[in-house]
Amino acid sequence: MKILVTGGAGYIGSHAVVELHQAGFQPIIVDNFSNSEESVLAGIEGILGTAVPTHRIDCADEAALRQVFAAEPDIVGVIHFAAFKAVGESVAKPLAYFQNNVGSLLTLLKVMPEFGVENLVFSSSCTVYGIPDALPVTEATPTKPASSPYGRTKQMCEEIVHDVSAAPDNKLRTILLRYFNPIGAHASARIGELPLGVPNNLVPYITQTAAGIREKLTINGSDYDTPDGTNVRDYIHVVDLAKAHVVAVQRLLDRKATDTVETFNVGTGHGNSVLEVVQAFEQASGQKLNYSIGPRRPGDVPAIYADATKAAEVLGFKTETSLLDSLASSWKWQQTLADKK
Ligand SMILES: NC(=O)c1ccc[n+]([C@@H]2O[C@H](COP(=O)([O-])OP(=O)(O)OC[C@H]3O[C@@H](n4cnc5c(N)ncnc54)[C@H](O)[C@@H]3O)[C@@H](O)[C@H]2O)c1
Ligand SMILES: O=c1ccn([C@@H]2O[C@H](COP(=O)(O)OP(=O)(O)O[C@H]3O[C@H](CO)[C@H](O)[C@H](O)[C@H]3O)[C@@H](O)[C@H]2O)c(=O)[nH]1
Repeated sequence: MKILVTGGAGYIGSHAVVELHQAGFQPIIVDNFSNSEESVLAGIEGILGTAVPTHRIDCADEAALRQVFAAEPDIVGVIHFAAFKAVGESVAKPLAYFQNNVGSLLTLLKVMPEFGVENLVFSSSCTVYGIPDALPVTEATPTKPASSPYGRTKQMCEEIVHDVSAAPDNKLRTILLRYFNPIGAHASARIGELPLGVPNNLVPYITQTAAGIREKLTINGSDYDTPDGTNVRDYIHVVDLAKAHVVAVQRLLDRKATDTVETFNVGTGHGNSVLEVVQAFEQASGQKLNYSIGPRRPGDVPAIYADATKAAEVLGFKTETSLLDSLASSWKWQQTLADKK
């Protein structure tokens, strides 16, 4: 069964493509390579032993997307990863974020019914919760104003899906997956995260520091109201996250969804502080990390982690990889990247 994977050459999408294939689906990648490299396709092929059909188009290009659906008959569902994701960049280039993130979803929602495709899994984010009043956050926790245009695109996309699904002639069924913080790489170290330039995210910054590419990690504040003063996040291994997509697609295809739109947190259910991540990395890699404490980063949520009960009870989804193993896979991937250079 064919599943269209927009953004399938990206960090999370590439791991989802692998898991989908290994679960017996035929993933079809759509990507414009705006934030990924062609080498990812070789990595996927290396793992699967076969190439995955790939269409190099912009998902917001209606005519091009239509051609993909026409060229790939019998697509039964779509997983929509394609989006811009850099929080800071979204402040500098809000229009580009609304155009790409909202625009690509709108195009998809327009074209899917033309080809009778009714099943959608959408990449949302825990950023929709803003700064929550209580932890952990459940799917019923009210969303708060987003701290960036990026976050707002995710909130808007969720609302668009709800509105489209409420139309009288609607046939669309959607699972909104709210990811917490994906980290790590495939065990084969053939695919992983490929940050362009200086990484914004914690774990690639850590691995690049340990590899000598960056001089030191600056921890963004240690005066938060958290156990050790540093921010708390829910770090989920990217392969675990990828597997959640397989389960979600299967649920839609089995017609088990109880609502036209279902929402799930996808996290481990545990919060770890930045300092805990640094210490776990040192343990997992055997490397001492050069770091210092710096000022707070504007817009950072002090602490957030998932209540993962709904995904466990309804989807039967549970994460399998520990923080230590996740960080070990990040380190292995970083070393593979260094070997390639
Ligand atoms: N990585 C995270 O921390 C995180 C957390 C929560 C949610 N998400 C969401 O998950 C999704 C995937 O994130 P990721 O980390 O894999 O990002 P990524 O940038 O690695 O992957 C996105 C992929 O989509 C492609 N793309 C972007 N716009 C496109 C377009 N208009 N047409 C075709 N291809 C396009 C990019 O080239 C890239 O390969 C995104 O929607 C992101 O917002 C990510
Ligand atoms: O050099 C760094 C980088 C990060 N951090 C800290 O590490 C934690 C994690 O930061 P990330 O940037 O890796 O992750 P965020 O939680 O800030 O944001 C990520 O997860 C969000 C959802 O929680 C959004 O989806 C967003 O797109 C994605 O970048 C934060 O406390 C951050 O301040 C540092 O201390 N130093």
